[in-house]
Amino acid sequence: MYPADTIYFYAQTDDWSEFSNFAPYGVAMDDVWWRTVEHYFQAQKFHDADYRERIRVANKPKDAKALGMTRQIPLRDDWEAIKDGVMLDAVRVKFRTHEAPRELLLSTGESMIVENAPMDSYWGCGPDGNGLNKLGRILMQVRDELRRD
Ligand SMILES: Nc1nc(O)c(N)c(N[C@@H]2O[C@H](COP(=O)(O)O)[C@@H](O)[C@H]2O)n1
Repeated sequence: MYPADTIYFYAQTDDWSEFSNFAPYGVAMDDVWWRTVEHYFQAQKFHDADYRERIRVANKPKDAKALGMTRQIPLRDDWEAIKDGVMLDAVRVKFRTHEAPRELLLSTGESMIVENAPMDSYWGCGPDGNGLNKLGRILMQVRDELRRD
């Protein structure tokens, strides 16, 4: 489905791991520091400020993600409508803040970038490769924006 020169990323032990939201590149958003994009993204699901802070101080991105997966704290009503924008904003800040992932992203030319997430057909390509790959698309959009700067 994807061209031969497609760049796949996912685990922190694999090539191109800098593109993952789990990579250790923090972002300043809403006047505070978030250890990773994943911390910020997961926290934005909730109106509950105490719970958002609990996610913000989570040790690892996998802990932030686990906290964000709970449905015991209500999700904000508009989450489905705003989540793509939340992700785009945070990914933009990450690549504008940190030179190493920015240079790596710019080095990818026009290659397709795909989050090779086997269980995620929204942000990644999913188990059959036919997922929406929204995170890969956002990365390619940010790459275009950085080139235009
Ligand atoms: N490393 C990693 N592990 C997973 O299990 C994943 N699903 C992902 N993908 C990332 O998960 C975030 C989306 O979470 P929601 O399902 O919307 O809560 C997003 O950062 C994906 O890139 N990565």
